[in-house]
Amino acid sequence: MKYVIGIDLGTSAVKVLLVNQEGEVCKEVSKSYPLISEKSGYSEQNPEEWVEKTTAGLAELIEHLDADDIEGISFSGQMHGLVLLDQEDQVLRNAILWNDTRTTKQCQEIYEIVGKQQLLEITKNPALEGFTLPKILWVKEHEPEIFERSRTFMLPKDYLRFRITGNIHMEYSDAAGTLLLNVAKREWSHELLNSFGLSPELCPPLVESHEFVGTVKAEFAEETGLSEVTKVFAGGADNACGAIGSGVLSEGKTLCSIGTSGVVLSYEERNDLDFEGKVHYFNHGEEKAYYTMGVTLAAGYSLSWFKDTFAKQESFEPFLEGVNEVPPGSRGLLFTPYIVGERTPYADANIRGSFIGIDAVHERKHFARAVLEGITFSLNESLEIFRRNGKIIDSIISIGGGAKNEAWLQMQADIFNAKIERLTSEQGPGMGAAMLAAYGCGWFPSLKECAEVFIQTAKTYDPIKENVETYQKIFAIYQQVYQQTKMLNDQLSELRK
Ligand SMILES: Nc1ncnc2c1ncn2[C@@H]1O[C@H](COP(=O)(O)OP(=O)(O)O)[C@@H](O)[C@H]1O
Ligand SMILES: O=C(CO)[C@@H](O)[C@H](O)COP(=O)(O)O
Repeated sequence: MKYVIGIDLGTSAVKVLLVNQEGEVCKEVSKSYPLISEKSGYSEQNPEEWVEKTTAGLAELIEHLDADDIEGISFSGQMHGLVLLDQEDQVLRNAILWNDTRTTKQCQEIYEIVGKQQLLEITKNPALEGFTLPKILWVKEHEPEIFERSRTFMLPKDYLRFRITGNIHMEYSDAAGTLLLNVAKREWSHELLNSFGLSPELCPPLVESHEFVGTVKAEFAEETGLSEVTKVFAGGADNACGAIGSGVLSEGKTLCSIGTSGVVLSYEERNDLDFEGKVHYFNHGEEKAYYTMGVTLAAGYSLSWFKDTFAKQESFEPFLEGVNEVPPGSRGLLFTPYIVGERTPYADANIRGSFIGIDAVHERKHFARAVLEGITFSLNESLEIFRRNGKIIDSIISIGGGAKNEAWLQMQADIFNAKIERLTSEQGPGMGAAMLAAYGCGWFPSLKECAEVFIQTAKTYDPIKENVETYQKIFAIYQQVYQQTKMLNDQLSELRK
């Protein structure tokens, strides 16, 4: 039997999947690593941790296999994180991650220098704290000696791939989240690079997600047990790979992914639609395709924060056991998941979360249900934007850690008022990476044909009319919380420092 490996370099862990030619996940290994947060709003990781944990994960994954049976490897990666390399390709500082919000000032500067309209025309996206360009500008301003020594910037999974192959590349789906790519023309924007005094040499050569970019270096092969002839393919941004791994490869398909962040994503054939920057508009991992997406910054993270703060020793299953006993609406308790700020629809790094309506009757299970509902309401705001723009969304594929819980899947059906599909593997991004390797190896003539073999629906959840009606009323209240708590949070922000 021949295999491919999908490496999903996530925010909380790297997950490596061994997939056979029928698309079955034969083995998976996960290795976690910490976030480094020196101050409120800061979020960094040491790139060496990614390399070490991936090395250990791969060694464990293939320990009883013949390495020659592994034909290809590809990647899915947390987006936007800035890795800076010097002239000798050494990492200059910790990576600044997608959920780091220190760059509000740099985002304002981007608008002052190029204007919002021009930025949208070139990159199709607004200036958001999480994107890579503001992080480069932050380093330029606050760490000029590091900026001066920077010769190349990379994104997390591109750096990991560089350590495996020795070759430097970036692919379109991740480059789209840097705010330096002309998304429709699929080239680095020299106009933007010039405007910010950045050398074009900082930007790696661009490749397609399924493109062959090298083989495994001798040193890495020795450490992991991989073969030096195994082919390596570029890979994609985690959300592009999540879409591939869920079969979101044609117009009309919609995905909800609840990982650390949460996204609602829709396939786009065209690159000339105008969402006025209200949702992200990126290159897909499939050639010449695109997707639009709304992002909840702390989706799964809100739940893991809540669990770790109040019941660290419990795992998710027992922790969430009581939520089904609580009626929709959590008996008047409402949560907003803005615990690290928000992106869609409120691009606001300063807003923070709230529990509204705490009553003496509420027990822990009410709080747990309210957290799940609040995360899902936030994702529903992105769906509303799509629906207001004329998209018909009556069926959604749900993946990520959030698709592991039955009660949450039913809640998604009721709040989104759409049929929810759970797949046999909820590992969308890792599966998408494996599919890019399978397609790159020539196992299938297209990603769509690969999806027909690799992806199966395990269960569907239909909206329950009564719950839909209840949630519509509560959602209208939820939508008022942002405006009504914005000023309070601005006043409290000083105390967070
Ligand atoms: N059994 C579970 N039930 C509900 N939610 C879960 C469960 N396990 C994990 N999660 C949620 O999924 C999130 C992690 O999802 P994952 O897709 O693994 O994240 P990432 O790729 O960002 O590292 C956690 O933060 C948690 O909120
Ligand atoms: O910033 C974004 C997308 O714009 C995030 O989706 C990151 O790509 C990280 O995702 P997860 O670790 O939550 O999967």
